[in-house]
This record gives sequence, C-alpha cells and structure tokens, in this order.
Amino acid sequence: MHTLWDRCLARLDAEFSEQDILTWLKPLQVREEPGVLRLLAPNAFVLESVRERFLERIQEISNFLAEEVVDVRLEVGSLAKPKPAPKPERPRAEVVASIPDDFESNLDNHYTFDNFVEGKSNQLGRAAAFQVAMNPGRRESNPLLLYGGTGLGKTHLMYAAGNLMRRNRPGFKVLYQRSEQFFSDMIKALNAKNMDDFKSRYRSVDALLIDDIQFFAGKDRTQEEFFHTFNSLFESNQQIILTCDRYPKEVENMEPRLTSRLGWGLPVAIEPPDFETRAAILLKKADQKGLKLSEEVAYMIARRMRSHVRDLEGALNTLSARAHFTGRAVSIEFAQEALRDLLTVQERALSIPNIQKVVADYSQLRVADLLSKRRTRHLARARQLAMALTKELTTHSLPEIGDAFGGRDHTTVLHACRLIAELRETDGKTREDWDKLIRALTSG
Ligand SMILES: Nc1ncnc2c1ncn2[C@@H]1O[C@H](COP(=O)(O)OP(=O)(O)OP(=O)(O)O)[C@@H](O)[C@H]1O
Repeated sequence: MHTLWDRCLARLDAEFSEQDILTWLKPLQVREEPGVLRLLAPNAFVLESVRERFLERIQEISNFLAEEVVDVRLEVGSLAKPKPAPKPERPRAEVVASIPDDFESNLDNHYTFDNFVEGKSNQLGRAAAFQVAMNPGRRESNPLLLYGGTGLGKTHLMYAAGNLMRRNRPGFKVLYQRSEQFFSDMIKALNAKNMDDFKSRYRSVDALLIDDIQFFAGKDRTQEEFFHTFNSLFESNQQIILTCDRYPKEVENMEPRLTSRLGWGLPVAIEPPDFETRAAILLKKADQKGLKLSEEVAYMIARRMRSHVRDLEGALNTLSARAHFTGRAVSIEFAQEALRDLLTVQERALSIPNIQKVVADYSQLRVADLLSKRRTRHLARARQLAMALTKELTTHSLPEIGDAFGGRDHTTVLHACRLIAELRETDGKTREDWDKLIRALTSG
C-alpha cells in the first residue's frame, strides 16, 4: 500500500523538476496519522523553502487524494527525535480556501505570451490560446482544450490567455482553478449545504480556466457538477479553457457525455518541444535569469535533454546556481559536469534497447520479434515506429539504428522514418501511437 505521502510525491514528481524533488522534497521525513500529514524538514532553511514553494500544493494534493481536508504540518525535526509541540502554522483555512469573497482570478501574472517560446510543437496551441484571449466566448472555440504531456507549457498558455483577457477588458472576471480546487470547493459546499453559492460563484465568471481535468477521473459527483457548470457557461457564451494530460476520451473513468462535450470546441495538442525549440527555450530563459549561456552549450543540453520544459528549467537552475557559487563561466565541460546526473537519467530512458522494449511492450510483441526478419503487417509497423522513434529521440545515425535493429540497411531506416512521418499526418491511429510512445519515453 502506498502511503498518502508516496502518492503525493508521485504527483509532485510530475509537476516539479527532478532537481527540486531531490533537493527539497526527498529529504523530508514523514509521519502519517489519521487526518494528519507531518513533514519533518532537516533544518529551518529547507523548511522555509518547502513552505514557500511547495506547501500550498502539498496541501491541495493531500486533500484531493485523501478526499478530506488533511492537516499538513511542516516542522523541523527527524523521525528519531520528533518535536512534539509544533509552532503554529498558517491557519489551515487560509491555505485551503480557494475563492475569496472579493473576486480573485488566481492567475499568476508571470506567465505571458511574451515569455512563451514558440516552436513547431506548440505553435498551434499558442495561436489558439491567443485567439481565444482576444475573442473570448466564441462558439467555435469554446471550450479551448489544451492537451499533452506534463511540463509542456499548457498551464503557461492558460495563464497567458487569462492575463491577456484581463488586460484587454478591465473588469472581466477570469477564474483559474486547478481541478482539485474545484473538487475541494465542491466538497466543502456539499458539507456546508450551500451548493447554490458554489454554483452561482462558478457560473458568474466571464471565463473559467480549469487545469488538469484528468484528475476528475473516477470522481463522479465532481464530473456531474462540472458538466452542469460547463453547460451553463457554454450556453451564455462564457469562455471555458481546460487542460488535460491527454485527449479526454483517453482518460479512463470519465463520463462519456462529458468527454464528448469537451471535444465540441477547439481541442489542440501540445507536443514535446523539438530540438530547435528546446535550444530557444534554454537561451531565452538563461537570458531572463541573467545567466550567460553560449549557443554551443544550449545546443549540447537541448540535444541531450529531450524531456519536458520543466526539466530544462531545472537544468538551468542548477547551472545558474553552480556558476554563481563557483564564479566560473558556463563552458561545455562545466555544464556536462554540473548536469551529469540529469543527463545520465535522460540517456538511460532513451537508449535503443529501452526504446525497443517500450515499443515491443506497447505493441504486445517481444523485442526479439522487432529484431527478426519476419514481416507481418503488425510487426513491420511496430518495427518502423521503433526505428523512427529512435531517430527522433536519440543522436544515433541511420546506419547505427539499422545495425541495432537486426542488421538492417540504413535505407530501410530512412524509409521507416519517412513513412511514419507521413502516416502521422494522415492516419489517426499512427498519430495516437506515436504520441503515446513519445509520452512514455520522455515523461521521465
Ligand atoms: N514554450 C515555452 N516557453 C517558455 N516556457 C515554457 C514553455 N513551455 C513550458 N514552459 C515552462 O515550463 C514550465 C512547465 O510548464 P507548464 O506548467 O505550463 O506545463 P504543463 O503542460 O501545464 O504541465 P502539467 O500538466 O504538469 O501541469 C513552466 O515554468 C513554463 O513556464
């Protein structure tokens, strides 16, 4: 059985960089009692950082996972010598409360279209979010649904759209909520028997932005409430923007009538960033941080780190801290040394044997089948997918890939790459397989 903290950590793992998790969250010791999650920090510095950056989120996730309000306590101590009397925390209600009486949008105004780096993988999403922000409430783009793997900029675009709407239309009521906040608001309203308030609050906004709706899965009552809220907003042309970590129909335990409705408006996929976009993001973010990063170093990192943008940010933070600390310039060697652990983790996931294994499992074949000479239709397609993925995700040359796939010629690999690129445009099934496999291989 996984403890509440294990499950909470698994969620945080998807939201913060690996570096953050290792530095701040893994060192915490934990004591769980019914209704109480006690987190013990090794010192006051860690405690303050965790409080500032993670506590609110830990509180939300724990409430959500436990389906009740958990008393999260953060204190300095260790399991060997627990501190019996914690100093008073921020009052819990303050952490949990989500919509204060005087209307607040919950938008983070640091995220804008200006500091979003556009590339092939996200340009449709950016354009759609921008259009919706300029013309909210149009039927053909309601709801706007941004979907794709973790850390690819969906929340960033959602905030950017909300911020722009508010800038263009003073007094425009935009409300941003994570799906768990919607859920916990609903539970509180149910307990306090004031569902009417809940309904009217959500329905009185001009634009409702709900992040990560995959977490509605299996929560039937929440889905039903959301469905009604959705209909009410839709009918009066109030804008709805949603994000989801996959196409909603692929989320298990979601009501079909809800998922079909979510597809009515404008669903847009956000893909993992390609090499150029990764390099551009690194250069722009380094510039914002005042870190001197040469193109050569940015290209090295972009070539070797292929996962989500959040990990690129984590890498930059590490570089920036090291550079600051040592006073050294960020050369290739310096970056390789500072990022050694991160780069090793990435490379393991993206080795040819691992890609072959993931594709074989996905296609319900054995790796030996992929490497064999046999050519049934299903087998040949899986092999072509695996070769094209290897080309996309690693720096191996065509002949090297051919060798690793049972000694095939480099022209066979080239043919596979071209065919798969074409099928991704024309065939929904191939596109879906590709997206799922990319997600499985790069979500770290
Ligand atoms: N194209 C981009 N340009 C600039 N920053 C980006 C871009 N894409 C992502 N980021 C940054 O990466 C981090 C993660 O992005 P974000 O939180 O929007 O991801 P997400 O897709 O919503 O992921 P999740 O589903 O895990 O919430 C943020 O700090 C965001 O600013």
